[in-house]
Amino acid sequence: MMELQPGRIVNSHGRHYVVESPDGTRRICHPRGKKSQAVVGDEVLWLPPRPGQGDEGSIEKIVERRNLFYRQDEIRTKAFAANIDQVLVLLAAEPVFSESQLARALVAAEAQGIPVIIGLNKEDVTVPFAQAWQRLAAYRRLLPGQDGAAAAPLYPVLRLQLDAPDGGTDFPQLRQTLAGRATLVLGPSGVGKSTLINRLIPDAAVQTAAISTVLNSGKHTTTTTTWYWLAREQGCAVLDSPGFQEFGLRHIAPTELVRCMPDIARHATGCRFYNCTHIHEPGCVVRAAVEEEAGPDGDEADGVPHDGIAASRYALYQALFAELSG
Ligand SMILES: Nc1nc2c(ncn2[C@@H]2O[C@H](COP(=O)(O)OP(=O)(O)OP(=O)(O)O)[C@@H](O)[C@H]2O)c(=O)[nH]1
Ligand SMILES: [Zn+2]
Repeated sequence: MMELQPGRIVNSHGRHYVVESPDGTRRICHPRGKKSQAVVGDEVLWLPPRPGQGDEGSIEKIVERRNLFYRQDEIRTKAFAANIDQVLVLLAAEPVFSESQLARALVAAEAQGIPVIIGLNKEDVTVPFAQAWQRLAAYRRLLPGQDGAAAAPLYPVLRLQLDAPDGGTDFPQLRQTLAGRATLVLGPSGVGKSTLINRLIPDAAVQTAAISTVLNSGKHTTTTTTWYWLAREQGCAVLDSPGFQEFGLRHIAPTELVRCMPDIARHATGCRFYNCTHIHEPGCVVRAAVEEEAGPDGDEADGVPHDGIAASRYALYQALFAELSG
């Protein structure tokens, strides 16, 4: 009897999975049976091939996941990765990002309890950068701490210049956040994802080369997520993910949405009706907290915590609630 071996899925292509053993060796495996529901980041138990059966193994079992970061439209579920510690949403001064796509990615992460950091790249393109920074005001602003905690921004937003020698103003902070964690990098095309990966992992090409040759005849394209080690001994990994056009949230119930928008959720406890949807009900504390105007910035720079709900965030809530109810 051959023994089940532990491993982790670090890349995939169709029904071919690259499984890495604890000693770092990598091997192509196929899932047992018809279904192939393993995703990058999964811990698996696999069997080596029987003598004379080639050199590809078979995945026998997927270990229970800590989390699964995915999007879902009407038709299909697209998994980005499993068992991650955090998501880095990378945006840039150019191309101009969609706040709706950003908000959706954040909701999907919150739904799985996965912490998020936002990176804003291309600090050197100053005017568009300033505009993008302003568009992120609702994400940067300090919220008063709850239960005695210190005030903190809704999400950390880091200023980056990934093609510069020092990586930009907050690059040291990014490095710190990455340490010891598995971070999924998510972002639209052209924001600098490859620049980041190549900067962090000079041997990125080497880590994927042997595998890509087998998987897709030598050409490494980001059609699925790839797991890269920054420091294997410290458990520090960065996962490069494929770009996406639309971030579907069909897996989230409309009533679950508020829980996934923490700046809104913090107000959603005192409404008159226990099952308030915060859309039209009288006595809704959420709607009462929405700011009429843009309001004071209250970002981390001025150090003033600011509790109201940004009008743009409530508008996103309304739009998503309607979409998920439809
Ligand atoms: N001005 C400026 N350009 C940058 C910076 N970082 C990356 N770029 C440029 O932005 C462009 C896109 O960078 P990539 O790293 O290829 O972006 P990507 O997100 O991997 O994009 P795809 O390959 O399309 O998925 C390249 O021309 C980079 O040289 C930066 O800090 N400032
Ligand atoms: Zn309400």
